[in-house]
Amino acid sequence: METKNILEISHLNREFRIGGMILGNKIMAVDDVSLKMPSDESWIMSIVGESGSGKTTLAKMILGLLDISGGNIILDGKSINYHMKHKKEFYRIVQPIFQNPFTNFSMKRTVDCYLYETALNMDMAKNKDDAKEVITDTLKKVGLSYDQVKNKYPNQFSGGELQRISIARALITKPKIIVADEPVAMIDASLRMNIVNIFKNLKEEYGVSFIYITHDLSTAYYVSDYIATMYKGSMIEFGKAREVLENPGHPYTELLLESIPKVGAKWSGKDRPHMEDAENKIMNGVGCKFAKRCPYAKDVCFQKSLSMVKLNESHKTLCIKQNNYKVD
Ligand SMILES: Nc1ncnc2c1ncn2[C@@H]1O[C@H](COP(=O)(O)OP(=O)(O)OP(=O)(O)O)[C@@H](O)[C@H]1O
Repeated sequence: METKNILEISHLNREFRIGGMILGNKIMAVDDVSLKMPSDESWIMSIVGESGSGKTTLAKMILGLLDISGGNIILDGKSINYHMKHKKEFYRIVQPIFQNPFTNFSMKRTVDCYLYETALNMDMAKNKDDAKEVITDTLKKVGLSYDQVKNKYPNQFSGGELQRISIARALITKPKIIVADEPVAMIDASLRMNIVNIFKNLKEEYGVSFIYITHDLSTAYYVSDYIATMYKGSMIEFGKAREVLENPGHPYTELLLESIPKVGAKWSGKDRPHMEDAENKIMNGVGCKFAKRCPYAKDVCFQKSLSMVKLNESHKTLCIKQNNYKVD
């Protein structure tokens, strides 16, 4: 029997044009990304990669916030085009959490207004009393009580608390997947684990799956069931977290792993792999984008188009070294 997938991404592309129509260039922010995530288990899949590798662009397409240039995204068996016409249904499958919780809420409104609005507008409650129950329940899931939140403005909370309220808001529709784009980036390093532990708990207790986009390698490796590495728009490795960590299939993932396990480690300063914008331009799709920096590169890596090499059923990489430099 074929496995059911909650998320299927196939040959997904997103181009951006930078500069003018004549002298400008195209950037392939997401370049032929394919991925399948199962529906019969809940999971946390981290997407890691340096700045500009396409993580946010990918997240926005999954959330329906950005049009796709090519390929498809299928969520719970239906394509993103269908979902864009059935938004209420869509928001019961996927919900976002963003980097800066303070931008989610107006400073002039109390945060509980947002929670009531979501519960009522998304038909998760028939009336205000019902909504209060739903809100109390979701706040409990993130370690907060209704009284802690009632009648309070965003500036009465810390960044960590407000992020927990954002998570509660996302949970109101009982989504199957939460896409969290850099959810701990603005939060004090000492409190980051609290947030990722909430993800872990929501996964284990309530079956919510997470796409966790992060620069914070230490939390990614702590919390992930699966890891995807992005490099210049391509997904260059995907696999079960343990396998990727113990046996990285791509030299770029190896490079990233060298920079952990420092708590709160980021790609910055001299640790950050060098990337010129020019390198990100479309290179006629030929050769490996990492070849110039790769210690194992051979001529063939510059000359041939690559496709994913399977290391096993759940671990694949865009590196032909793993295939003894043979191209299919
Ligand atoms: N609206 C846009 N117009 C033009 N180029 C864009 C746009 N959005 C993203 N890009 C480009 O697409 C590429 C991928 O950007 P994206 O923000 O998805 O990367 P990222 O991995 O999320 O980076 P970061 O970790 O810094 O958020 C980058 O080269 C970026 O400059």
